[in-house]
Amino acid sequence: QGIQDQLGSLQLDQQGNNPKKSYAFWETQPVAQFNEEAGSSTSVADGPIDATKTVADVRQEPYNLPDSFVWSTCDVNDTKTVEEVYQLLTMNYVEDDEAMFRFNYSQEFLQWALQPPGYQEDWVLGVRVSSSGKLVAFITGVPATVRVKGKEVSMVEINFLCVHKKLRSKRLAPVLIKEITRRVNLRGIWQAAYTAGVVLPKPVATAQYWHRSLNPKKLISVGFSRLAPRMTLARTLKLFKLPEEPQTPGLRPLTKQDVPQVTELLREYLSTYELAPVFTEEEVLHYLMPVEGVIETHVVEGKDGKLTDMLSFYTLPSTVIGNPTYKTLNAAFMYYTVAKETPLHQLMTDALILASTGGHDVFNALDIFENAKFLKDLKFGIGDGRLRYYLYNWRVKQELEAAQVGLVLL
Ligand SMILES: CCCCCCCCCCCCCC(=O)SCCNC(=O)CCNC(=O)[C@H](O)C(C)(C)COP(=O)(O)OP(=O)(O)OC[C@H]1O[C@@H](n2cnc3c(N)ncnc32)[C@H](O)[C@@H]1OP(=O)(O)O
Ligand SMILES: CNCCCN(C)c1ncc(F)c(N2CC(C(=O)NCc3cnc4ccccn34)C2)n1
Repeated sequence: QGIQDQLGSLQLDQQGNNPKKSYAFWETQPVAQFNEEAGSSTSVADGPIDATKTVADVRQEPYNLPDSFVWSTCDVNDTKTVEEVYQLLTMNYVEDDEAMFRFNYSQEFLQWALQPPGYQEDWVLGVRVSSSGKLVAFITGVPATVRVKGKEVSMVEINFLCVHKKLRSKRLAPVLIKEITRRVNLRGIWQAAYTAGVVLPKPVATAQYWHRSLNPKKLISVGFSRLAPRMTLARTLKLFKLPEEPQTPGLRPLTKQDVPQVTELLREYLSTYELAPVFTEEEVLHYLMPVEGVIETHVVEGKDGKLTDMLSFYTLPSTVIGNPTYKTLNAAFMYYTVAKETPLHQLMTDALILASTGGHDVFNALDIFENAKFLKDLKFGIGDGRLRYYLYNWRVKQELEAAQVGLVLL
């Protein structure tokens, strides 16, 4: 109860935001602030926050790092480099609040996520110790066209911000953020999209994680789930049991030849969301072609080779911190799904079956898209994590509902 009282006195708002907190760095950035008068933002139209700049206005030299550190762009195609990036993240990236789990993005996943069409190597940005060459911090940007409330904006998606645990709370993160902003600006891009579990100025949307047990025995053993009151393990296994095979006729893995039809299917569906990517065929090919242990995409082929639906999920395991029996939690994360002719519940049940037979222990989904329609029926449980969506240098008058979001960052 003590915690609740403290939180109560913290005056958190409905989305868990704390408008009273000061943000020494973020208050200097072109992002909407918590203390803005409601009036001012409602009158101002959606659009850039900063005055329009040109590449000529951008600082030419890199930002200064503390002594003994140097900038280092990372070529994730280089085996040694992607191994160094993997090691930094697997030991120092996002953990849950109780430090029971830490994301364990694989090297293949990183190579996939960081090399979409149009990627720039100098946006895969590391910080190394000058003497030893040890990689101790990281941040990445990849190009994307994002439509925000009807306006298509050329952006970067920022991700994998990480500072080694031994170098925390030294204000390194703001330097990483300013430097990648500078590098992106030098290429004439002035906006970014990013997500985080933490509250920053100022979410454009707040989504909630939901989890569907696939291997309840293991989830209970690693402390991810608890046996529900008055439930036995046998009853729990029965509750979450799934068929061995998907049920939708014509469901099959995506192939290269499907890309034109899938691009059309996705573009049409994503156009119904206020915040969503605008995918080219090359991007669909990159992001949705199956990669073993990374991304899985299936399509529903109807009559005359017509593709009517698609589903996809990515594999993001977590290290189980300090558990002698289980080292890894195998999680599948819902990616892009279009249920045009197949009922959504049926298509998502097939996604659960594919993830389960593919060795995943849990299937995670946010309450974005139309997901709220199936989460409870398909036995998802609400999670502890919220994911906040942010835009850099783009004001959105009215915070979006999760159901208006059609964008998934990795
Ligand atoms: C046009 C192009 C623009 C491109 C850029 C667009 C913006 C992109 C923004 C980045 C999108 C990233 C998307 C993802 O990858 S989200 C995943 C972030 N990574 C992790 O959570 C991994 C584990 N944690 C760490 O590695 C460190 O704690 C990090 C590196 C997160 C902070 O390091 P550290 O703990 O040593 O702190 P500090 O002393 O250096 O700095 C403290 C300042 O940093 C602000 N802070 C803390 N966490 C975050 C966060 N997740 N996004 C943005 N800002 C954050 C914090 O409010 C404070 O500022 P202020 O409160 O004083 O104002
Ligand atoms: C910028 N990229 C955003 C995506 C990074 N992603 C996947 C992420 N960002 C914040 C979260 F809150 C979160 N959650 C998934 C839910 C979950 O699975 N919670 C239990 C759990 C298992 N393993 C871990 C590892 C770290 C944190 C929680 N963990 C909560 N996911």
